[in-house]
Amino acid sequence: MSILPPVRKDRIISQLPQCFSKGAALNTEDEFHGKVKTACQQQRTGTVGFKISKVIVVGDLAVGKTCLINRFCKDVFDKNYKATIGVDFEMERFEVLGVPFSLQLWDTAGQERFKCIALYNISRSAVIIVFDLTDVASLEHTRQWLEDAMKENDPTSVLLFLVGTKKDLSSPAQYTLIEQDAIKLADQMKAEYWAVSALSGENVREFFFRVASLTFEANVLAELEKSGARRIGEVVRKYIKDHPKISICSKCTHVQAIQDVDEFVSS
Ligand SMILES: Nc1nc2c(ncn2[C@@H]2O[C@H](COP(=O)(O)OP(=O)(O)OP(=O)(O)O)[C@@H](O)[C@H]2O)c(=O)[nH]1
Ligand SMILES: [Mg+2]
Repeated sequence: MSILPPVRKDRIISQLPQCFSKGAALNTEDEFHGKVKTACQQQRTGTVGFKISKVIVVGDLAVGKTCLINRFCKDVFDKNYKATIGVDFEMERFEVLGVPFSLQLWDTAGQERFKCIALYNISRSAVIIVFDLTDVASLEHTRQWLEDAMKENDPTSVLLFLVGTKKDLSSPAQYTLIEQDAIKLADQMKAEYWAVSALSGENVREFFFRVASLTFEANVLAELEKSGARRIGEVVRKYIKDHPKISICSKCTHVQAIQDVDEFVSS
């Protein structure tokens, strides 16, 4: 018996949400990867449906990290600033292509003294680096956030997003100016760029749907690769077991003798 309530109707994803700007996108495909769609149809997504993927939200003090998460998870906005101490967590459950998928959102503190908590063990997660669209310095500081985040983590295992907040506060002219720099920077970082407003809610849902979808896709592809490697392992083991010139130690199952290596390699 499942103890979890069903996934909310407004957390069901059946199409790949599109990127915000083609100038800085993690992918510009119209649809989910074919292999991912097939795996979901055939219910071959392994452990993905039981996993909780981590999403770490970092960035300077008061850029709007907590408000962004609260707008999406609770559909509220608080204009009073209360600094986050350490780290807070929110869970969001989705259903992507019919498969349950959970994100754990880490709302970290922008204060320098909490930086080590924010960036602890983030490999294999999505990282959202937030800046304030009305504060150029906060955009510049995102380079440092990235550098610190990648010091102890493998950059190839991390999906990166660069998000400008408080879009409602910037004039169109001011926005255009900062957007050019943000897209350039996101492209250099290999991050996907988004601009949002927690106050009005503009792009907030679209953004988190995109994060959930790309994280899901990466997880399914990793799972398929793992099961592919397992299958190759099985074929090799069977080949060795059946080969007349190779004997296997009965105790430890290691190959004991290959009588003709050249033939083994070429056959
Ligand atoms: N107008 C406007 N104000 C915002 C928006 N997002 C956040 N704010 C305001 O900015 C201030 C800081 O927001 P927080 O979300 O608490 O910032 P934070 O990044 O979590 O800050 P730390 O927890 O200290 O790192 C608050 O007063 C919010 O009301 C937005 O989209 N529009
Ligand atoms: Mg906060």
